[in-house]
Amino acid sequence: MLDNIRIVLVETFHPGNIGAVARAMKNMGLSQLYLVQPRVFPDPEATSRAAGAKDLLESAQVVSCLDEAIADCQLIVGTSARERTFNLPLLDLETAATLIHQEAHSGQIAILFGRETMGLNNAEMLACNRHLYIDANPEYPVLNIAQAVQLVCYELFKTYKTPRQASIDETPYARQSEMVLFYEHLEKVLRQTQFIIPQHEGRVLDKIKRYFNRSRPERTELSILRGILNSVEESLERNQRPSHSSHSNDDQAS
Ligand SMILES: C[S@@+](CC[C@H](N)C(=O)[O-])C[C@H]1O[C@@H](n2cnc3c(N)ncnc32)[C@H](O)[C@@H]1O
Repeated sequence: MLDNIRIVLVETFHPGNIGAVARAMKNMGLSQLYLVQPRVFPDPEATSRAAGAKDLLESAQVVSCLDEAIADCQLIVGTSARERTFNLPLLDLETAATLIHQEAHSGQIAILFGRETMGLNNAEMLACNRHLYIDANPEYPVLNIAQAVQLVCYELFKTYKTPRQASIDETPYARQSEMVLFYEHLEKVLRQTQFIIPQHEGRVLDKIKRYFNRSRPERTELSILRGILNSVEESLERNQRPSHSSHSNDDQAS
């Protein structure tokens, strides 16, 4: 189950932090490390801070964008010390570990950690289904990234060893790559119907994404939504085609 959980570090600045994250993960039995555009990697500082977890650094997946790291995931949890900024369902450590435990039996889960300086940006949090906030001193709740990873992995390890809730969720939720295709399709149709017009784009697409990421459609529900979009497109096409009957009326008139 822990093998289906990946830790994703986005644009980590200090290689020493990457090493410390690898060590924190291995201590708690996690092994899937994804690095989105790390500033420097590999690096001797990362290797030295990883200590006995060098194997995790060697097997780490280095990718060029966040989408690559999460495409096959069904649950994406963004971590941030900014407690109320993102308008996503907020989880504490215990609740997050229980949810992840329930789903990791049947699908891939990603937990995202942001840059040391500015965390995850709005677009990255928009790709998430849930926001995990580690409860801390409200006057200074910002943990070092490796310490944040340590706490999350510890909670996952504890839940794995003694599950608080026996029920396993095997709902086939849509994967991130399927959601991306759906958003592209939806945007295309909303432009065709002129629900979105270039002069007044507003933030409707972001709001729609947040809504769907929050509600997490199942794969079958997503294919119904895609079917609805296809039918709208077909109907638009039919209405744009010159109709057959008006031709024959013209013929009769002449
Ligand atoms: C040093 S913090 C980044 C702080 C950044 N100034 C910000 O405002 O988000 C690096 C990362 O550690 C994680 N982190 C730190 N404290 C956290 C907390 N209390 N709850 C959840 N994640 C936290 C987040 O992933 C964060 O992006």
